[in-house]
Amino acid sequence: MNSLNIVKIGGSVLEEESSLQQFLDDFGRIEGPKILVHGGGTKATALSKELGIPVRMHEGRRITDAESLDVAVMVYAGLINKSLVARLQGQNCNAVGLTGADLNVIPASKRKPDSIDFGFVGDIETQEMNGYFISRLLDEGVVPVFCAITHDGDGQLLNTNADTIASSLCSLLSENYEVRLTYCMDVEGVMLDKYQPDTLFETLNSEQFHHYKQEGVIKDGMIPKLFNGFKALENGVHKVSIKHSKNLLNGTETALIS
Ligand SMILES: Nc1ncnc2c1ncn2[C@@H]1O[C@H](COP(=O)(O)OP(=O)(O)O)[C@@H](O)[C@H]1O
Ligand SMILES: CC(=O)N[C@@H](CCC(=O)OP(=O)(O)O)C(=O)O
Repeated sequence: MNSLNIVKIGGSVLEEESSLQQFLDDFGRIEGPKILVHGGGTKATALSKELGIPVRMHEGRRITDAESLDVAVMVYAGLINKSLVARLQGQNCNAVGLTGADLNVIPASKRKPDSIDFGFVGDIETQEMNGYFISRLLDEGVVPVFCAITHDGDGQLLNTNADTIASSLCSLLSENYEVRLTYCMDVEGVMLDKYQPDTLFETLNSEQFHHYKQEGVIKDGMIPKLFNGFKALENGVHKVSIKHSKNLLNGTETALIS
């Protein structure tokens, strides 16, 4: 089986020019088929505030009303996605920028209101996804760049956490590839104390995740990242790592284990 690298880059790194440049240089050095998935939550939050649109998050996920969805589409599918594609093209990496609506790769369903109504947030069923065109693009040496936007198949765009997009693409493509998923962000990995890199967990299993979440040690955006990372492992993804973007090509990381 061919190997495939799927790398997700978070909003905080996208906002810091020197970190982003180093990340793109390193990403360009990865050989073989690869996919980039990006977030952009930091920029969407900043723009919403500038426009006077209230920002509401719950456990690292954005409560997305109609105005917040417009901001999300403009920021993720527009500014960030197209800038990343242009920069990758600038380093001879033949990238194509996609939402989940393009080629119908990622249909999603609007999350049903429960104790919280998340609004225009999309949940993905891997069985509904379409990997055919992505495999064709990868075979041609093209590098797909996915943003955090999906659609409901009925004309409505939806906001889906970028960690979920990355994990779902990994699960889908693990039928045909040996997939490695790397979540890159602005801290070294999962830590007992997020301000102390020497408290890094070199490995983390799902029981530890639930325990430390309960204890309040693992919180905010780390929750969807780990939830999705363990889901990818369960779905046959070969390796899942969480690391600082500067360590993309080396082994300082938290590796998820089953
Ligand atoms: N136990 C933990 N170890 C490390 N980071 C943690 C932990 N708990 C919460 N976090 C937070 O999770 C953040 C990473 O998640 P997130 O903000 O979603 O990143 P990104 O948007 O870059 O993907 C870190 O910046 C950190 O503030
Ligand atoms: C539903 C939901 O939470 N969507 C995310 C999508 C962007 C994202 O995931 O960005 P980061 O990776 O930078 O956090 C949001 O709007 O914040």
